[in-house]
Amino acid sequence: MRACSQHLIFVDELLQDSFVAGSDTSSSTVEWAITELIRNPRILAQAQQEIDKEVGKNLTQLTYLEALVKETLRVHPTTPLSLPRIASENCEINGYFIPKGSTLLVNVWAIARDPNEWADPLEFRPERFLPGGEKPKVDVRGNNFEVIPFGAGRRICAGMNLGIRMVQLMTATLIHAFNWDLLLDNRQRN
Ligand code: HEM
Repeated sequence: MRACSQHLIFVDELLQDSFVAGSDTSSSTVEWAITELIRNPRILAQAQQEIDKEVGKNLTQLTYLEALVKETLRVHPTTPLSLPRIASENCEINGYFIPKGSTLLVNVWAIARDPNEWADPLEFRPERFLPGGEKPKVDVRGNNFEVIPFGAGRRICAGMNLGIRMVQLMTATLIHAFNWDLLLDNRQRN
């Protein structure tokens, strides 16, 4: 009986963690994707064109949409300082001594805007992830350290695949069904 109730508490906490970690992160990424599309009508038109052509087929064929979601996660990571982690032992990173027990924050926001890694890092430009762009083979799944919106390593986001799929699906639905525009003529970057 005791093991059973402990198990239930564990499942309850896991579900609660998953809802907290899984809902605001995904929805705020979609909000940013739509914000950038409103500011960049050319990119919106291109993404709509692709969905019009491919709709009804597999989402994996929507390469421009995929690049658009990657770019949104690069410029607007939902957890800019990732999640706090604690050093389990003394270590040294790039000449800095990190004592055991220190709380560590990884600034994924700054990493993804590093001008040594990204051309015009503040520009919203999905093409950088396409063939012919500067980072055609870079993904956001913890394999390329210059953009790690889901973290990396053993404690990488547990809901990453679901999160990416949800953001792609919601963004595609919103731009397939509606045109988006600013009320005032306030397109800063066009
Ligand atoms: C766009 C969507 C999402 C983003 C950007 C995101 C981002 C992150 C980040 C940065 C971490 C910390 C990783 C690290 O410390 O290295 C994390 C952890 C986590 N995420 Fe997500 N997440 C998203 C969606 C989700 C979803 C949909 C779920 C579950 C349904 C989820 C569940 C979790 C859990 C349980 C952890 C803790 C993993 C651990 O400590 O082992 N996330 N997420």
